[in-house]
Amino acid sequence: MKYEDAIKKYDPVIGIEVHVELGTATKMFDAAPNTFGGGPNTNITPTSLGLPGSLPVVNEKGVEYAIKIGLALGCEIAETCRFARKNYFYPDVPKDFQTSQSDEPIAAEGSVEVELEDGTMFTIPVERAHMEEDAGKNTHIGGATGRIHGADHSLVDYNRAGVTLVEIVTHPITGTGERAAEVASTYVRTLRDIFRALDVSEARMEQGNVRADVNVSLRESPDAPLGTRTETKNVNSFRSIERAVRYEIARQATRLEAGETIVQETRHFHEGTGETSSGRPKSDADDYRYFPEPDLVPLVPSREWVEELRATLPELPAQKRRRLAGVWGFSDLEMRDIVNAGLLEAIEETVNAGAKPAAARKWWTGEVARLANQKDQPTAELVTPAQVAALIGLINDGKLNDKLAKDVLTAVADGEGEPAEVMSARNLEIVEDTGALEAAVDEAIAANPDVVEKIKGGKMQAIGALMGPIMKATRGQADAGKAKDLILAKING
Ligand SMILES: Nc1ncnc2c1ncn2[C@@H]1O[C@H](COP(=O)(O)OP(=O)(O)OP(=O)(O)O)[C@@H](O)[C@H]1O
Ligand SMILES: [Mg+2]
Ligand SMILES: [Mg+2]
Repeated sequence: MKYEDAIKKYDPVIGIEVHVELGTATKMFDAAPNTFGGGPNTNITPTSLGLPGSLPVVNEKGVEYAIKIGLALGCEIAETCRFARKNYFYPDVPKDFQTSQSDEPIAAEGSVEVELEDGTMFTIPVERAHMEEDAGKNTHIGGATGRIHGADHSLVDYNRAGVTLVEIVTHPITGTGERAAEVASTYVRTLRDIFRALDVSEARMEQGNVRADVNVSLRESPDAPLGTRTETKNVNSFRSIERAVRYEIARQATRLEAGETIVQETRHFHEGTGETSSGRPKSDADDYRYFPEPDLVPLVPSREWVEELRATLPELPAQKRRRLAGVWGFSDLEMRDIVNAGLLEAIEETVNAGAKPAAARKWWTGEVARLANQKDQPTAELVTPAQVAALIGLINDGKLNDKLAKDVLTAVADGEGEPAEVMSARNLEIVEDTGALEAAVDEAIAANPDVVEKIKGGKMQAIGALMGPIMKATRGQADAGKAKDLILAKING
């Protein structure tokens, strides 16, 4: 069944689990450095490997970051919580269990407001945010790719084992209808922005700092009980999240139409084809034999600490957007365009550097965005907010008009220097020198007697015919208003 038909016939329900790697200096339960990359099995200690005699110690920064995330999502922070062993046998966990939290997470029951590109809002109910450690990385060589069975041999890198993670789990998200895929990706994007605002993670999707497990089920109607879900694991780009949801909706609908049932299982998403494929069956009763981690004492975050952290929470992206819209006087639509283009921070910094909001918006969403598109480079790599503010300053001082400013901007983006330097070096400044302007006007008048006659006869539009040669002679640097005044003064004596 095609996606378009599936989404008309069935009501999709989604559930998202987001794993975020925290930017702590060391791992969650040991002193190994928490850094990306490095040679295989170099960022490890006996505790990362769970060697006999090693003991875990909770990373205080990790707890602080988890509390901040919980608070930012409007969760209750537990008065007391515990770590648990999630037991499973796979070579990515050297201890045969992952230290996680089960029925006593540090944060529970919050929500996240998500705004789609067209302004439609959804409230995503958050069930929990809990602390855990990441697993290591397996690479299966030879045989069927991605399968441990059939591979000739497997390699394991424990650098990531023990890395500080927080997992945020939503309740089943209903009522999204045909917007399900967009809601899923926008929710993860919103979380990414929150992590960055909180400064708890670099939150780089492409480095796997943020990964989403995407659960999808279908039901006949919004009143029907929830259908059986599949869980597509470790999807790590916004676009892939959308594609995975759409694919699953179409795939599940096809099965249901054929009278088949949905198997509750994990699935893998394939970038190349946009398809998901079956992983392993996984029932809700899957027995991880959770039990309290005996090597760690219960964690009791003091209320003073929690309130201290609450008081230092930065302004979150959604609040900031609302506040700036008010201060700048932009419409909802203008604000959304700015946010969707990822230009909010740049414009804010440009305004902080002295530019008027309207001018900052005009240059970033206009010429800078055009150049970025042309060069296929992010706007942030082309010019800095300070440079755009300087450019706007030169326009306000009457040294540049818009056309000249565009030339200056292009040169700045090409790395030729700061706006004022480029303007002087390329001699782009508006001709202030009335002598040069006058000479150009005289020349144009002398060369076009017929036009002059028309102007004398009252045909003011004819002035335009003189502006071309004047602009040419001054290389576009003439102030058009001044040139016109001069022409009239000379002709009418
Ligand atoms: N019928 C359903 N349709 C869609 N989503 C569902 C459905 N039932 C549960 N979910 C969602 O699936 C997710 C389950 O995540 P959770 O972490 O609780 O369990 P899990 O996936 O079994 O465990 P693990 O952390 O080991 O992957 C939640 O976001 C939940 O809201
Ligand atoms: Mg989970
Ligand atoms: Mg899961």
